[in-house]
Amino acid sequence: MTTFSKTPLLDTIKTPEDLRRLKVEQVRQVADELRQETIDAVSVTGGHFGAGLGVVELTTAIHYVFDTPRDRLIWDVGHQAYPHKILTGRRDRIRTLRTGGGLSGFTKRTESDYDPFGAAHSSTSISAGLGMAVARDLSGGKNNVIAVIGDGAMSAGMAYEAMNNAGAMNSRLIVILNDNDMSIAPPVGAMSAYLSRLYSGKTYRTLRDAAKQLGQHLPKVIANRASRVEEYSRGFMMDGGTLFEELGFYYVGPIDGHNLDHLLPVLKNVRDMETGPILVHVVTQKGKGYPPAEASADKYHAVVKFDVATGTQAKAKPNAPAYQNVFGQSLVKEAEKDDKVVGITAAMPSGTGIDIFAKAFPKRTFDVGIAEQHAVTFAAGLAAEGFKPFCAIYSTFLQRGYDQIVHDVCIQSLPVRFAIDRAGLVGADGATHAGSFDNAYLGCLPNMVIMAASDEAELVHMVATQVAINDRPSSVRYPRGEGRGVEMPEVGVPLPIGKGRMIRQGKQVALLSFGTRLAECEKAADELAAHGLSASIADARFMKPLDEELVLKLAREHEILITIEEGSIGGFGSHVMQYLADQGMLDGGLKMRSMVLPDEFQDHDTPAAMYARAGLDAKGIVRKVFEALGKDYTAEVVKLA
Ligand SMILES: Cc1ncc(C[n+]2csc(CCOP(=O)(O)OP(=O)(O)O)c2C)c(N)n1
Ligand SMILES: CC(=O)[C@@H](O)[C@H](O)COP(=O)(O)O
Ligand SMILES: [Mg+2]
Repeated sequence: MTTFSKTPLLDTIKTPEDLRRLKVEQVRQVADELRQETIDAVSVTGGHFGAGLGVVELTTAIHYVFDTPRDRLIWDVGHQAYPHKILTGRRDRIRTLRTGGGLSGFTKRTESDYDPFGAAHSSTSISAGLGMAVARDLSGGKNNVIAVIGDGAMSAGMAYEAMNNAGAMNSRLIVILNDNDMSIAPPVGAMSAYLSRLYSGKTYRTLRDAAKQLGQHLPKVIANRASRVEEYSRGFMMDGGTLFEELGFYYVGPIDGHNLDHLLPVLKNVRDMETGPILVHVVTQKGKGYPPAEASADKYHAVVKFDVATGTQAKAKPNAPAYQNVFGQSLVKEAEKDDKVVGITAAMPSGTGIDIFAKAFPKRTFDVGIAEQHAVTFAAGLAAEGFKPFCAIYSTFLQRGYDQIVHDVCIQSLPVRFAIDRAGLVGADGATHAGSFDNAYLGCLPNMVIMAASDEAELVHMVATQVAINDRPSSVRYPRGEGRGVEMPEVGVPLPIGKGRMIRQGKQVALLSFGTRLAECEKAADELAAHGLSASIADARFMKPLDEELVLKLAREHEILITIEEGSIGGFGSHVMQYLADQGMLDGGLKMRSMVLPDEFQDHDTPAAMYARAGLDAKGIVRKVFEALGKDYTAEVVKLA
C-alpha cells in the first residue's frame, strides 16, 4: 500500500537553504505543513505551543528572505522557536523536546548555528541584536541581524534600554515586533494599550501603504517636528509607530503576520534598505490555526501532551495542592484579616497563584508586566507607605531584580515580602528556569528573613509569618508542582522567627534540611535505619536568622551532620558551616557535609532525574553518609541485600 506524507514539501527541507530554493508560490504550503508538524510534535511532547503557532508564517518568511544563519536571527524568550527548530535541521529530534537528552524548549547556542543567541528569560533580543550589529559594523561585515520580540516582552525595561541605545546609533538592526496582544496572560500596561491603538479601528496596512512607508525614511523625525505634534494630537492614530520613530527607529506596519503576500515583500524591502534601526510591527494571533488553542483564554501558551483531534490535554489528576495555589489561597486568607496586604506579579498571575488573590482582591492586585526590577521597587514604595506587599516572583526571574532587592529593599530594611516560587529544579524548562541561586544571592544580604517551606502546610504558616514581619524584608521559597499531601491548617499561624523544628530524633547522623528535600531526608533515614544507622532529621525552616541553638545541638550530639537544600553552593549549607566554624565546631571530630546542587548548569529533564543526577535524592543522601563514614555505598547495599 502506498502511504502519502502529510508534509510532502516540508519533507524536502533539511535546512533553510532548501526552503530558499523553492518558488515563492510554494511558501504558503510550507507554512501550512510546518503548522501541522508543530501541532503533531507538541501533541506528543507538550511544551510551549500557542506562541509557536502564531509565528509559523513569520518563521517561514524570515528564513525564506534572509540568509540564516549568516544573517543572525534572535528569538526573544525562545518559547516560540519550535517551528524555527523544525526548519533548521532539528526536525528529526523535534519529538524529543524538553525531555532528558533531547532538544531544549528554547533557543540555545550549543544546539544549532541557527540559534546565534540563547534565551528563555524575556526581553534580551534587542540588546543582543544590537551587540551583534555593532560587532558586524566594527568588523566590516554585511550580514543582517533580526530580533523578533513579542508585545509582552516589550513591557520589560531591557527592551527600552536597548531601543534607547539602538535609536541613537546608526547600526542596521531589524526588530520585528510580534504583536499578538497576549503575554502569558492578557498583556498589561500603557505600551500594550499603545500597540492596540496602532491597529485598532482599522485593518492592517495594505501592501501599498507599507510600500509607501518603506519609501519614506521617517526616522529623520527631527526634520518635521510640526507634523509629529499633529500626530500626537490625534492620539498616535494617524501614521502609527510614532513612539518608535521618536526613539530613532524606522517604523513599518502594522502588517498582517499571517499574510505571506504581505510579509515576504515587506521583509525583502527591509532586508535591502540602507538605514539604521528598523522596527517592523507584525500583528499575529497566538494559537493561530489550531481551533482549541485559538478558543482558549491562554491560547495554549504551554500544554502537556494532548489529543490533536479534540485539543484535550492529558493532565494527571493532582494528588495534592500545587504550591502556587496554596500561596494564593493563604494570601487571600491573610488579606481578609489585614487590608494592608497587597499582591504583585510580574506577568505571571496564574503561575504564581496571584490570579487567586486577584479574584478576591482585584483592587489590591498589581500585574506590572514583565518588569521584575520595577516590581521589587514598586513593592518597596508600597512598603515605605505602610502597606504589606507580597512580591510573588519565580526564583529565576527574581535574579532580574537583584540590585533593587539590595538597594531599594534591604538597605532601607523595608518589609517587602518575597514569595519565591519555582525554587529548586523545575525540570523541562532546564537551566534557564532553575531556581538554583536565591539561597546564595539572598543569604548574603543583611536584614533579610529567609524561609523555605518543607511542605504545603508550612507554606501557609510562612505566609502568615511574613505578614507579621513588619520591620524588615522577608522571603519564603517553595518549588514548582504539588505538595506532599499533608493535612492543611485552617489558618496560618506565625512561626517563631529563626527557629527550626526536630522531625525525628536519632543518634549517629543528623540530616538538617532547608526546604522540600525534607521528604528525601525521611526516606534516607529509613534506609539508613535498615543499615543499622540511626538518623535525626531537622527542618531548619529559617536560613536567616539561623537557628543556632538547633545547629549546635545537632553538631554536638551526632558524629555526622549533613545539610541539604535545593540550591547552589553559597546558600544554607554555607551559612551553617560558617557558624559552626566560628564556634570552633569544625576543628574536632564532627563530620560535616553540605549537599547542594552541582556547580554546573544542568540540562532539562524530569525534576526527579535532575535531582538524582545532582545526588540530592534519598539515595544520594545515604551515599553521602557512607562517604562520610569512609564506607563504600555499593558494598553496604550488597551486604544488606
Ligand atoms: C524575565 C522573564 N520574566 C517572565 C518570563 C515568563 N514569560 C515567558 S513568555 C512570557 C510572555 C511573553 O509574551 P510575548 O513576548 O508577547 O510572547 P508571546 O507568548 O505572546 O508570543 C512570560 C511572561 C520570562 N520568560 N522572562
Ligand atoms: C517561557 C516561560 O518562561 C514560561 O512560560 C515558563 O515556561 C513557565 O513556567 P511554569 O510552567 O513553571 O509556569
Ligand atoms: Mg505576545
